[in-house]
Amino acid sequence: MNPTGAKPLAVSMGEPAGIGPDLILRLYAERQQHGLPAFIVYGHLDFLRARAQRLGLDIALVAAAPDAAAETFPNALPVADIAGLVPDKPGDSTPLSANVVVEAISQATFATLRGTCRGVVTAPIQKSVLYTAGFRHPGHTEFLAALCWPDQPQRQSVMMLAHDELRVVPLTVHVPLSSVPGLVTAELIGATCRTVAHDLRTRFGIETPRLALSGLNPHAGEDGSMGTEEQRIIGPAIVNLQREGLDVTGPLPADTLFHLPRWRQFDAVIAMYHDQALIPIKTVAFDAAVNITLGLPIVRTSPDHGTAFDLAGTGKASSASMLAAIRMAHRLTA
Ligand SMILES: NC(=O)C1=CN([C@@H]2O[C@H](COP(=O)(O)OP(=O)(O)OC[C@H]3O[C@@H](n4cnc5c(N)ncnc54)[C@H](O)[C@@H]3O)[C@@H](O)[C@H]2O)C=CC1
Ligand SMILES: NCC(=O)COP(=O)(O)O
Repeated sequence: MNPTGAKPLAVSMGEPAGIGPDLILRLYAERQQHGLPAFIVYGHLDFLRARAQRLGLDIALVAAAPDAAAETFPNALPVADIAGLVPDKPGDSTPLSANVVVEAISQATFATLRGTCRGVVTAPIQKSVLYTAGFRHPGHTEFLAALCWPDQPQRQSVMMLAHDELRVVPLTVHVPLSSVPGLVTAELIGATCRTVAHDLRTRFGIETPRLALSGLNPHAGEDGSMGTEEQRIIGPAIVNLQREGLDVTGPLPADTLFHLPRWRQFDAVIAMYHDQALIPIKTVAFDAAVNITLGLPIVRTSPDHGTAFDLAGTGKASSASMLAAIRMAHRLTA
């Protein structure tokens, strides 16, 4: 049940009105079938008990400290209980629960930084609700960087979504589309590609990662007639990275780069903005792709989907991506 030793994975509960808690509880109920490693949930114990009951899951949940979690896991789901107001209302979120949601991520991260847990798996958050409550980070990716490097605000983490040998990285992430062109800089391209190459080497064992960069404009600018970012910024940034010894190709037209035979020629594709990167991977592997944060001193994974309010509390949501996220965190920390 806990094949790699005593340390559990730290799983943050995510948005209580969403499907994250459902998936965690269901996977715990199916832990033997899936051969899951031990994990501890950071969240609200009474809420999780109420959700388990709503879903008809016959499981025990118990308050536990992370260093006792692996021992507890075979018999009861260990929960690092966080005090707060968390009603069991699927699909009906409230900013009043935001403190518990954010604290769950923080405590799971700190337990991992301390070495009490092996890695962090996050269930989805409802970003808009957290913003209403004053959360000032675009998402987990940036929040985790702030937690890991509180004194180095310039340090950046990188979002990667992965499924088997298909991997994609959005260069810019949770920003309005109108601000993307101004954010596509040689500095950001350089830093992102170095982080991706480094983590593919050190965490994924790919000795010489093959990276491809998409263009920003249709047909990668069509020699400057449909936009000039490729010639002015992306192309020169690639040449610089090649001089550093990185295997980087591009800028390539984004519309054909994700044709599977082409995509598979690279260990990761760096696309210029969120949807350019996430649409292809969610189209080919919505059920099984995993969101992995690169550049951190710890491992963090997450399912590729969001809170799916329409499915919360119904038991109908697929647990495949959450299962893949747990397995990926397990593999990366084994
Ligand atoms: N890692 C995270 O914390 C993430 C959070 N989000 C947040 O989730 C919220 C809702 O985002 P949406 O764009 O609506 O995306 P969503 O992924 O929550 O839902 C999109 C569609 O996919 C379906 N779906 C999602 N997960 C499913 C599953 N496991 N099984 C079956 N069907 C599933 C939903 O029912 C819905 O029809 C937003 O606040 C967004 O920011 C989105 C992605 C990741
Ligand atoms: N669209 C991906 C997403 O929203 C996940 O963001 P994060 O919370 O993992 O930073």
